[in-house]
Amino acid sequence: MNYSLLLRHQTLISIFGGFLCLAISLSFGLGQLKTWAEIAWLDVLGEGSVALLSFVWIFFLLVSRPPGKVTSALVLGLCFFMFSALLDFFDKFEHYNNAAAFLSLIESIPAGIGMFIMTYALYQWHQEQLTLNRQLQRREAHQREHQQVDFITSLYRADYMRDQIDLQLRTKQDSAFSVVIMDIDNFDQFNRTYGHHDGDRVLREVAELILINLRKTDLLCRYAGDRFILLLPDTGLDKARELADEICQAVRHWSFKTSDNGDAVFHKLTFAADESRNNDDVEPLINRVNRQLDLVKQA
Ligand SMILES: Nc1nc2c(ncn2[C@@H]2O[C@H](COP(=O)(O)OP(=O)(O)OP(=O)(O)O)[C@@H](O)[C@H]2O)c(=O)[nH]1
Repeated sequence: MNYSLLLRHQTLISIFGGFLCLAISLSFGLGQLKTWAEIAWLDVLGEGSVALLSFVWIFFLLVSRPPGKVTSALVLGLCFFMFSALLDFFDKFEHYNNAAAFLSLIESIPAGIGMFIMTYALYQWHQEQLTLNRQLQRREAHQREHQQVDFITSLYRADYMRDQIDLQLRTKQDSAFSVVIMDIDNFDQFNRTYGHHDGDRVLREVAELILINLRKTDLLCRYAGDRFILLLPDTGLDKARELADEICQAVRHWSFKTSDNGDAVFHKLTFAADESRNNDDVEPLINRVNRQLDLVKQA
């Protein structure tokens, strides 16, 4: 959860506060309090939970989503819904005279309006998700596991790749795929010269460069430290090497500007690749590629 987002939602928080104050003042301003014995506590529990949960939903929305049309519509819809829930909840504590009886009549109308707004918001959310999915292509395949995302590069970590390779081995037995592991040369030296902060930036920017050069169906994950792992479905070894070479060229020509004085530093990647074999398994396949990479690096 990102609590700093609350500072960016001041208008929505004011609207929420407005609905809350209006519900309290209408309910308690127009009625008379019931005696303790007159209160139906089971209803209080049921309707209080609905009101409380609408607060919780609004809170989660505000600390999870940046400002924008979808967030506003979701929060506004929930505010209307909460307004009905509060009127319903508060009237368990109040008697209304005839002049205020309209409150009971209209209390369900805001919920209906809220549902309409939320339906619109959910449709927009769906559209937004389609756009985000397009951005996630090459970072994500078949499955979403946000706990497995590496926070420096925003790529999935090695365990996610293991699952995806396993899936390929189980479901695509008749078509070979390739696995490539890439390593940044002399990254330790870079870290020591320019610091870990710039090192993190290099990892992030190299990840972006690799992504740009991948096809839609490929998947990139962070393997460990300065190693990246690529899954290239329906791709033989020659094609995989060709693709990896193109990525290395792209990285070689990219100049990283250091934070302290803007010096240009160029980076080189080393890679190894292998393709899946009959009756292959995840760990042996990854180990083969890692061993090859170590040999290339030693050479
Ligand atoms: N900035 C930063 N550095 C990291 C991170 N993870 C690992 N490293 C560093 O990556 C470096 C990896 O060092 P090595 O495995 O010796 O790799 P290298 O210096 O590239 O050596 P060669 O692979 O032989 O070229 C170490 O300095 C680690 O501290 C990270 O998340 N951020």
